[in-house]
Amino acid sequence: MPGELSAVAVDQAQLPVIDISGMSSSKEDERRGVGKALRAACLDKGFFYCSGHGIPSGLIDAVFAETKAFFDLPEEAKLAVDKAHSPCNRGYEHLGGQTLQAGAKPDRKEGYYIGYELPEDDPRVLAGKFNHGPNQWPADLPGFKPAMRAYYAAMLDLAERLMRGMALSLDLDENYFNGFVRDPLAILRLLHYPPQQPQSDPDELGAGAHTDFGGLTLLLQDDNGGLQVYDQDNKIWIRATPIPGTFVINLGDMIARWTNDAYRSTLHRVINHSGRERYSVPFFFTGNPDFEVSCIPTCLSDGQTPKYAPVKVEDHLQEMYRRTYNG
Ligand SMILES: O=C(O)CCC(=O)C(=O)O
Ligand SMILES: [Fe+2]
Repeated sequence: MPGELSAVAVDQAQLPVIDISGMSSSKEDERRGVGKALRAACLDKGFFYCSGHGIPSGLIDAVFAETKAFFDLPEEAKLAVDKAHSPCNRGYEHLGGQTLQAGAKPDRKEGYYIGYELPEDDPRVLAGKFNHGPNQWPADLPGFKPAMRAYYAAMLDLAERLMRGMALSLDLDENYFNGFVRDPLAILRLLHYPPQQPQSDPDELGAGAHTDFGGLTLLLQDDNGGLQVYDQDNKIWIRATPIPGTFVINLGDMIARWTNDAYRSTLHRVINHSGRERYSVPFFFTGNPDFEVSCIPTCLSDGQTPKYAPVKVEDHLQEMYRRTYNG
């Protein structure tokens, strides 16, 4: 993490918009075309906007409406589904529950974790596997569960398409990442950021500077702005201004390790200076928990050695939860 993380951010249209509709084409050259665009974005900041994703706008609207309805509930109703009641990190997380940036104040956000639904008697749940188990669902919000489940399934499908595109971008077989994509840990997170004063304490952030832990993050943000991406080369923060109809996609630590940092897992943070309530919905595609990520041989040029030791997805994730929840 850079030493001085300035509080100032600039507007720069530096992040590309990539139309990924070609990934659904039966023509290989169209899929390769998407791979080429992904490559350029991943070699740069590892952050891009994604259009042509095929997710219906009605589903996106429903997810935002249910997210807002949940956070508008009285504190008591939210605490009824507190993640403290869940052995697998599902449910409500109160304001200030996580500190993403070491040394900063707790994040000014409240959240809700939803994962793949597994019954109590699934062998993985019985074995106490990290983050595996049933979700909690709020009572009295009948539209919440169906909207979130439909959206979760749509995000899994989009993440799989993107991972195929990532393989093509690295000149690998399109199915190269199948072992990572199979039975993945994937977390849908609903987030609410109350507004912050423009002159607020620079150590108080909506989400402190961090990199994402897994493979890909597929982020839906409302139109209030607030997400900032670190430009390592120029040592400035740039605003990832919302573009209607797109997702912001970014690469997590697993892809950086796989590619020996050729592809970036870039620092980002959130500060909500809009004066309004901000809502966002990241989907963290973390990958198969038992999959071991080690440097892809073709990502090493002659004489180069891997920067990172191989790591099991689950072990990295568990370590990052430990760091950001227990200080
Ligand atoms: O709310 C956002 O826009 C981004 C959230 C984020 O970076 C995260 O939860 O990892
Ligand atoms: Fe993030």
